[in-house]
Amino acid sequence: MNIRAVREGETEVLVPVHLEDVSFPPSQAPVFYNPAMELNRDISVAATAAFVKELSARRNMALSDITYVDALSASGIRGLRIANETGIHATLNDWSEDAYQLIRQNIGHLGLEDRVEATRRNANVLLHENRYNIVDIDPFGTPAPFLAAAARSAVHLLEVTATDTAPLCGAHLHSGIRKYSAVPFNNEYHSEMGVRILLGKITRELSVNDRAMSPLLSHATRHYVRTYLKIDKGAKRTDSMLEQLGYIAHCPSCGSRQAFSGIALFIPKECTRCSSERILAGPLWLGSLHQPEFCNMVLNEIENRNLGTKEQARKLIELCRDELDVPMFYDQHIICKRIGVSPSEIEGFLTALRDRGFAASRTHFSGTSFKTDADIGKIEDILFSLR
Ligand SMILES: C[S@@+](CC[C@H](N)C(=O)[O-])C[C@H]1O[C@@H](n2cnc3c(N)ncnc32)[C@H](O)[C@@H]1O
Repeated sequence: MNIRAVREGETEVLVPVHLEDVSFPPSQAPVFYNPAMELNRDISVAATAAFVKELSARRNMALSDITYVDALSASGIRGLRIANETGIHATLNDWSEDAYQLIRQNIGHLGLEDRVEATRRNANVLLHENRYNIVDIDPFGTPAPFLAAAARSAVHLLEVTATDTAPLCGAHLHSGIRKYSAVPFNNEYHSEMGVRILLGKITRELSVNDRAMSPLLSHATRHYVRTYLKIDKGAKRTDSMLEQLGYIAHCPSCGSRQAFSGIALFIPKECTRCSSERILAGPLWLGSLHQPEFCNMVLNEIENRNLGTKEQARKLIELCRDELDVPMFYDQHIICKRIGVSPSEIEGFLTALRDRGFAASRTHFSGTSFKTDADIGKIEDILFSLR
């Protein structure tokens, strides 16, 4: 395998040489490496650094005693960066012989032998046999086959990427149902649907082990979803986490939506606004997606680090921090098209919502989307009034 050195953040990593043919996908290389995921990795470094600083202070632990596993490492670039740029202990695992050899070479290249180890195991076996303070799952496509083992293994933090956005968002409905044991639907807020279907699945995997999660940060960016979940244990915490699972009833005719949380449910199919038949999605996560204090800690890390995607990362995390934390976002353009008015400039429109006493924010999901506690009827009234 031909290799070359690339630099991301503060870390130089050896990766396979990419063929000149740009149609050659990273997943077809002898060892996977995708330069387009630098933003994801930059945010991972900042989020993990923020988390471990707080964990080491709270538990009086040395950073090098905090254990992290990159269970699906490929070249190891993600775990190598986390070990090198945060100071924690890392296990880099991949079942491919080529990947394992490249990881070993990379550990030597960076001189990290004292606190980074390479393993060549089936990720599920490794996770079932070991506990780690932090578990990171960054697979090809769906993380679903690894979630049961990851939910047992992660003691304090679980980090998950999913790149199978079509099944998650309901564009490939049956695949989504098979992978996530839930029914997504593909509509104007499909990216948030994907985040919440993934979190719903993780919630159910954790609850089997009497473990609970609270999302610290979750984002849907381009073709993937990434989430950082604080893990706690105990039956009571798990029960209250499960109360945040539920369903969304969506009316395709008038655009109204209603969330139903809890386990015992009766969901009327008829839309309360226009009497059309509603579509149901779920079970999915209805709780918060971010903790603003954690987002501030991540922003602080981004500010103080040498990151290739600093500006993009800052903008994304600020939007997450400031996002009204309720399901689901609205898309102004889609509503305007349905009711036949021209869209307004987004900040002016948000001010109009706030002036009428509603909470409102932009979202990280798209430039035309917003979140509010106003219902669709009130939103339409405001859009008509701005004509
Ligand atoms: C998408 S790549 C990982 C990318 C990497 N985390 C990064 O940031 O560049 C997925 C890797 O998982 C490995 N893999 C897939 N299934 C596995 C399993 N069951 N156990 C261990 N490794 C596995 C593949 O060999 C591949 O290298």
